[in-house]
Amino acid sequence: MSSFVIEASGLSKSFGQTHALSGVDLQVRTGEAIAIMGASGSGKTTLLHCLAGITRPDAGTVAFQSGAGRVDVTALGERERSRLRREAYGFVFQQGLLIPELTAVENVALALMLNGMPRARAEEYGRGWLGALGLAGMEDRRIGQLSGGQAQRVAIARAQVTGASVVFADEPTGALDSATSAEVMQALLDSTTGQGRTLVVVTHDADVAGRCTRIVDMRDGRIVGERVPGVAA
Ligand SMILES: Nc1ncnc2c1ncn2[C@@H]1O[C@H](COP(=O)(O)OP(=O)(O)OP(=O)(O)O)[C@@H](O)[C@H]1O
Repeated sequence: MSSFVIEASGLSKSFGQTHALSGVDLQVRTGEAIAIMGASGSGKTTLLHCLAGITRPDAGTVAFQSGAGRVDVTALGERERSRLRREAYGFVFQQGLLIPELTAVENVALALMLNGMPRARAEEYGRGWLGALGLAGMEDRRIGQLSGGQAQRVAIARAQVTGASVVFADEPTGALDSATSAEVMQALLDSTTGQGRTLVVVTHDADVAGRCTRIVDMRDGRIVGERVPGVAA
């Protein structure tokens, strides 16, 4: 069996005249934390969205490998991709995508309820995850009553409570100061690669990337290099 959880080959994507991705190949290994870096506009978010089945590439394929077999994500319809994202993937974005009117635990439980779990059980699970991420005692606060770092931990809990095998994060620490950013990144790593799961993170932050197991560098829609943090190129 392949040790890759996601295999992308020949990905291209254009928006009008802009070639956001031009022939990208990337294999994401099970259990690794991979950072995607590059200048603004180099195609990082487009690549993340193609890998995660949010955006369909114009050319190329993305395959997802799990215990249930290999799925060609690019061949799936919108409905099936949406189901795959809900059941197998978790997402952490800069703005957290949290619902401000709901409490921390309600935000986390919602991800489970969307997959059919009854509310009481979903909230019990949610409380467990929030506790594990250092938010015990804050479960019943609304998102607006939390600091930026605390809210991002709620987003991390929400991304993972469903047992996602891959978590995709786009600038997850972009709005945080450097100390909080380091803490949030550590929480993200502990709860993903620390448990044998996989993390794909887009970041401008060298400290965030430096905590990953591998960094890929993008320029003009292509992968132009690959590094292991701490090892000179
Ligand atoms: N929905 C869209 N419509 C039109 N152009 C887009 C769209 N999404 C991305 N682009 C363009 O594609 C290119 C790559 O964008 P992308 O967001 O992937 O880059 P990025 O490396 O993530 O940038 P940043 O670091 O600024 O977020 C850019 O030129 C961008 O303007």
